[in-house]
Amino acid sequence: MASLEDRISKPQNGQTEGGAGASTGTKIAASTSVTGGPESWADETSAADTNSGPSTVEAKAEEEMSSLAKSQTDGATHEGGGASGIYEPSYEVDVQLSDLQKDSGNPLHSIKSFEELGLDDKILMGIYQMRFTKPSKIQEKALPLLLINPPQNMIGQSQSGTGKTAAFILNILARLDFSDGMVNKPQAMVLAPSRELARQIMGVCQVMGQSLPLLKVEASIPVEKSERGKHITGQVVIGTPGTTMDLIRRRQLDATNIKILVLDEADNMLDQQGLGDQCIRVKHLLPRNVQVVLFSATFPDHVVEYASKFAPNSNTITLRHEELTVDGIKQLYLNCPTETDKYDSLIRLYGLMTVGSSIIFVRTRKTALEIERRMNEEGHTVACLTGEFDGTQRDVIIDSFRSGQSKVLIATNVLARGIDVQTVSLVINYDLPDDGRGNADPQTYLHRIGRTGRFGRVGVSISLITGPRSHHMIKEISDYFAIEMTPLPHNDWDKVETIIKKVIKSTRASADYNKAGAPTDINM
Ligand SMILES: Nc1ncnc2c1ncn2[C@@H]1O[C@H](COP(=O)(O)OP(=O)(O)OP(=O)(O)O)[C@@H](O)[C@H]1O
Repeated sequence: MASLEDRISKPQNGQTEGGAGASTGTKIAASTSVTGGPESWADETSAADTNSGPSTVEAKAEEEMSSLAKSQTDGATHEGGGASGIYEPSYEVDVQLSDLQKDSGNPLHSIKSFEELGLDDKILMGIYQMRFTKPSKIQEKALPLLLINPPQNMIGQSQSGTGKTAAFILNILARLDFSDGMVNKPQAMVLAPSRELARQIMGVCQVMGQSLPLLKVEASIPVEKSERGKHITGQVVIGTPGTTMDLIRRRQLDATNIKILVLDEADNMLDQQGLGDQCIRVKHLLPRNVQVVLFSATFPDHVVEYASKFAPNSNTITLRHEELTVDGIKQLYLNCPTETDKYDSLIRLYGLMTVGSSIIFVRTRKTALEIERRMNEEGHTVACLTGEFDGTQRDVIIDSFRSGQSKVLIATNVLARGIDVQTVSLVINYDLPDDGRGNADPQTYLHRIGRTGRFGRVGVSISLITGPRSHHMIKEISDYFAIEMTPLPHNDWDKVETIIKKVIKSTRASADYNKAGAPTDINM
């Protein structure tokens, strides 16, 4: 295989070549389990489980489950088997430098330990307090490039749950100036698409920076009336773009010393009509030489060009479509002939949902509330989080889910991205994500299922399929990522239970291991 250096191509005219869609990196080992065949999709009435015959499907699914479970258990107990001793996600990234000439110190070494980065001891302490012992692949590649001086822009892509947050937070912590004149000045800004994600990133920053006595991290998310009008004096500001823009305009946030702008879930931030607009406006309110850092698991082709305009001359780290799915997430689907069957199947799955924690994704707020009402009425404890609730309610709901007090959460796409709750072992797509024009939305699918299988853990996603449209959509998704999903037998619930439990149990085994050495959730 070509060495990383061999695969670097020098961009022309100071611009980076390609982007997510043009990546040429070589995949080392990405294996997504395959069952069924293209004929499974031939028509809606010949559902895959009927085609293959339940016994074959079950046997294959079971076989895959045990090998998946085994790989996780092995990985989790393997000394030095991966980052921080956890199963190392197997994927390779493609790195392209913005300008090799500038690169006299050859920054393209890939660090193998956090100690090599030359970080302040207090920051290293934070890493140890997070119980990170070894950088993940994206951290290995991105950190040396992020930390180079003078600072350079970055567009970084890696699979869900692989540690992008720590990469951009470490860069921020390393660049803060705590001298007398600067200590109360905002210097770094992180924008995220939801308040839940912004609060989560704040938590990571606070934990990683806990040994920096003067560090102050502040939120720029909608607050209660009584709190409005406050001035931001934290060196790090983390929030949603609309509120951040308002704070700058109202002069409650002095942006003149901001030297780093991070967009987490950058494709979503730049793509969406509202957010994209707001992010551009925020950027215009910042100094011109700000270091722009864009991170996401997905950069669909239509935002790649725009992303490189937003972060010109970036070093880029990219993955190909086929490398985006996380090996540890077992992707299943269940054929439900009617809408009634779909709801009934959800109820049947409830017992499995509470083995760990679960998220049920639906398309609309109305469906979320309706399912919550019905399930609660039938004696199943579920919570619901949508953009309809006010900030305080949302905080209570997500905090209760994080702490394990509530174990099943029904959500719209507001929670599809970034949320890191390691106990989530099951994600259910009650409705498949669509693009509003009747087509599947593979990026949102990937982010949704990425709420499980965090950092080498295993998890299960189940998509409930009803009717030709959703059959077509799941095919679009599996084609996009070049995977085939495993059908569950819809007529044998004992089997379904056995299949899913096998994976979920192995997740719990790794969670037990975590108590001894791997990181735990950040609770805020
Ligand atoms: N080097 C490391 N060693 C051990 N655990 C790590 C390391 N880096 C990150 N983690 C843990 O991995 C989990 C996932 O990290 P993070 O939320 O940053 O993923 P992400 O790549 O941003 O995912 P997403 O694309 O879904 O937003 C977190 O719980 C984090 O604490």
